[in-house]
Amino acid sequence: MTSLLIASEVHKTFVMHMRGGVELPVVANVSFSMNSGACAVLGGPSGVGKSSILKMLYGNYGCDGGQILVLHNGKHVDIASASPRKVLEIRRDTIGYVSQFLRAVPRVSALDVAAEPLLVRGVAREEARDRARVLFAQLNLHERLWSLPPATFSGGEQQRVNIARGFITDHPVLLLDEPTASLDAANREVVIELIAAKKAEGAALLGIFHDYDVRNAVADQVIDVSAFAAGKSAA
Ligand SMILES: Nc1ncnc2c1ncn2[C@@H]1O[C@H](COP(=O)(O)OP(=O)(O)OP(=O)(O)O)[C@@H](O)[C@H]1O
Repeated sequence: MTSLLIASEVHKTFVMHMRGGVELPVVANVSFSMNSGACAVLGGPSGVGKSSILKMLYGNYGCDGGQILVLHNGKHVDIASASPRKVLEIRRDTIGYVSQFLRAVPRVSALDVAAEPLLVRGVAREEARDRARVLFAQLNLHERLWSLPPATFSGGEQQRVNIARGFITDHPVLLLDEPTASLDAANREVVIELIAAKKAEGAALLGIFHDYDVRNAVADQVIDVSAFAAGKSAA
């Protein structure tokens, strides 16, 4: 079993600059690894720090301590201390992310939104759009929507565009922030199948799933974030 990402002793404290510098310690000593061919799930109650961990792994939030080593183009790179340019390179080639909400780009069609991560990796436009079409069909996104910008789509339709965008590449590491929150039962099943396919390809996945059925269907390991809760004595 190969570890594609290893978090060790990661800390996060938010500092509320608009509130006189109040400090909000969230997690401390976060340590786990993500293994090839497996899906780990972040568990624990609301507000415990699950999304914050995902955002630190993707480089959206800085870390206040510790290391996040990712196997990137054959070398271990520490995301916690990587330059912004390196973080962008890691996102292009190594770590994919399915956020909870689609960041809709005005006037760009759903097909092009989903195809874009392949374009930036050098895949030809029509080939990238063909792969987006396959995913849209799998995710039951009505064909009349494919050429429209997703800004006016329903929550579930936008989420399916977002899932297609996240699953279209072959990133070895994939982070999933509640990808099934707005989906009906049939489409949740499709996402479970997509996750199983990624695992079979050897990807390492880490997700947040509030839906227990989905979580039970995909999880090889549940990481209880409560174990890393910081600053409880100050509450
Ligand atoms: N950018 C931020 N600035 C200040 N505090 C933040 C920020 N992001 C998160 N927090 C705080 O950090 C704590 C953890 O939030 P986080 O979203 O990581 O929890 P979660 O476990 O994902 O919660 P949920 O299950 O409700 O989505 C919360 O108390 C939240 O208010």
